[in-house]
Amino acid sequence: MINCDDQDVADQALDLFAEQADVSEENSKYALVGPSDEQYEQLLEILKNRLEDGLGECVYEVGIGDGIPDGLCEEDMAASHATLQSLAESINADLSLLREKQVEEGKVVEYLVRHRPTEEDFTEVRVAVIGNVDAGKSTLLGVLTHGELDNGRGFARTKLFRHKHEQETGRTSSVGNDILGFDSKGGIVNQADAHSSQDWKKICSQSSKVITFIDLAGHEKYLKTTIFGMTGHLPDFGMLMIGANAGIIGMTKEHLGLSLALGVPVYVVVTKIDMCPPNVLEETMKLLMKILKSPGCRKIPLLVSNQDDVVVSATNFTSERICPIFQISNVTGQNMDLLKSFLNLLSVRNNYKEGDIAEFQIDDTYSVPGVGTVISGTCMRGLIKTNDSLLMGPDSLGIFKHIVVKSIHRKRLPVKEVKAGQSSSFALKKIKRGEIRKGMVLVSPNSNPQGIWEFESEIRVLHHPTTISVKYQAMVHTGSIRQTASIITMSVQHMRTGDKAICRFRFIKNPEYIKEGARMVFREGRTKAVGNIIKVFPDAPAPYRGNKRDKMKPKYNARRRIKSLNDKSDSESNVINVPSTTSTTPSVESTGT
Ligand SMILES: Nc1nc2c(ncn2[C@@H]2O[C@H](COP(=O)(O)OP(=O)(O)OP(=O)(O)O)[C@@H](O)[C@H]2O)c(=O)[nH]1
Repeated sequence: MINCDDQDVADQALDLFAEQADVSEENSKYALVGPSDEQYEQLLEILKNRLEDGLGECVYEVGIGDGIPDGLCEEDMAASHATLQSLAESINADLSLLREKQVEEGKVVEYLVRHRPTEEDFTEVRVAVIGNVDAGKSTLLGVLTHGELDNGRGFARTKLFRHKHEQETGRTSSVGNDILGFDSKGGIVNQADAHSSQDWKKICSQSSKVITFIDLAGHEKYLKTTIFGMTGHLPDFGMLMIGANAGIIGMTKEHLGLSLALGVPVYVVVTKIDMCPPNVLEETMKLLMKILKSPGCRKIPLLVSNQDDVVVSATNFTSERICPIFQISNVTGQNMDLLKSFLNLLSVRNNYKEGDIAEFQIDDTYSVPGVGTVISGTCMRGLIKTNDSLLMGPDSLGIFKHIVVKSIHRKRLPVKEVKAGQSSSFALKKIKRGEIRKGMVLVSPNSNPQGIWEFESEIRVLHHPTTISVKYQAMVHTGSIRQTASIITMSVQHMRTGDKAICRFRFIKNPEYIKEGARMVFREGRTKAVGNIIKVFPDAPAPYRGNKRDKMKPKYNARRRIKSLNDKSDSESNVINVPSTTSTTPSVESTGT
């Protein structure tokens, strides 16, 4: 039934219903007003598919479509709402109003349709919290996840610190996690109490979506840990925090450059606007816009100041180009609702594809009394279930060992399976903690994994005080791997800040499970280079570590290896040429890093 004051529009709609084939009726702005049984079923099918594509949620616009002017009158809007509500209800989902717009023909309304939480399953979005020391990172997380405002003297952050020295100095030193749960209606599930493991269980079981904040240290001293957090914890997004009064100082540009290099989309939160004079805030914003738009960043900054901006920025944020900016106060709570609403709408970037081979990256190990060895990490691909038999490795000899997953926990909640893009911990059967190393992986037995000693990467030097040449050693970070590697060949003689080259690396201690296409950071002290792994060499020899008296076997000799590789590349084509085309690794020098 179309009950509309505007007879023309109603007639148009009826004509449309009469003319068009069944399927196209879902595109009519009247589709939800009074659907027949058949149309209802089709609408239901469409909604189901959209929820499946959106991993349990989608934004549904009511009052648009079919080429006639947008907008529905009050009555039609109410009827559409009732239909959408009933459709959602029938597939165990809820509606929440995102925004409404007045247009000539009436109203256009956007709803978030989201599945209700099911036992053991929730969508997880990982956000790495970066920015200079004292920007208010831990404080904001305290405010968001515990629901209490700060007092400006470090009250909110005390709920997050894990170490005694952190409590004393107020400085984050380790990679910390906290969670913020949203229910199917977009409401926050977290309560204002300390988060024991019981609370995490409660939050996860009541949430349709859980935001995991990876709180990274802002001080330069802890840069290694921060890089590990960015590479190893597979963040979907980066939240770059800037203190309004301090401005873009210290590690701010460094962290921004790191997220650009690793391809993690970033949004900016400018804090402390309660205590910042307007002219200082203006200066900070001007500089921030300039840096974001600079050729090194090539971002489109978008200052979020109302609900409209929130929906636009969140629904378009999967692209690395857009950079939403929030101005908030942890003390007065100003604009906190906009930030929460944005977080509610963030969607997962790394998602599961059916049929993918299982791959899990280990980033920590524990010995739990009564349980045994427990590993934590992130499922990079595929699906892992309890009692699955997988290969774990490589060990120092490049060997992968069979293991069985005894139980799985996601955010301290026992579950039966874990999918790509989700972090979790596994209790393993019959394995000692000492046999496991951070950076090892669990993979499906039919994937034939190999431990790699040597790989080639196209890298760009972000900073180096002098020059980098063959035999230079530094720490390679890729995924949860951190190991010193040495450059054994280079496509150029020397590299300075800003230079690009193809380098062949060799791990010093252990072979690693690495794959072509992975991003990497190469650093030592203030020296930093970023790049992409373009080739792995599974046949490169392992160093000889046998019995010293066994003189028959040839020893691995680094000097001889470098020489043979250099001779080989000389005889083949002199030097490997670096492609002159643009690299995927962005330049950060122009941001001043
Ligand atoms: N007035 C005011 N003070 C704030 C605000 N946000 C944080 N603070 C204060 O700023 C100080 C530093 O905040 P932290 O959260 O410890 O900063 P951080 O970025 O986590 O620092 P690291 O953990 O060392 O990296 C604390 O004393 C907070 O109370 C704000 O919005 N307004």
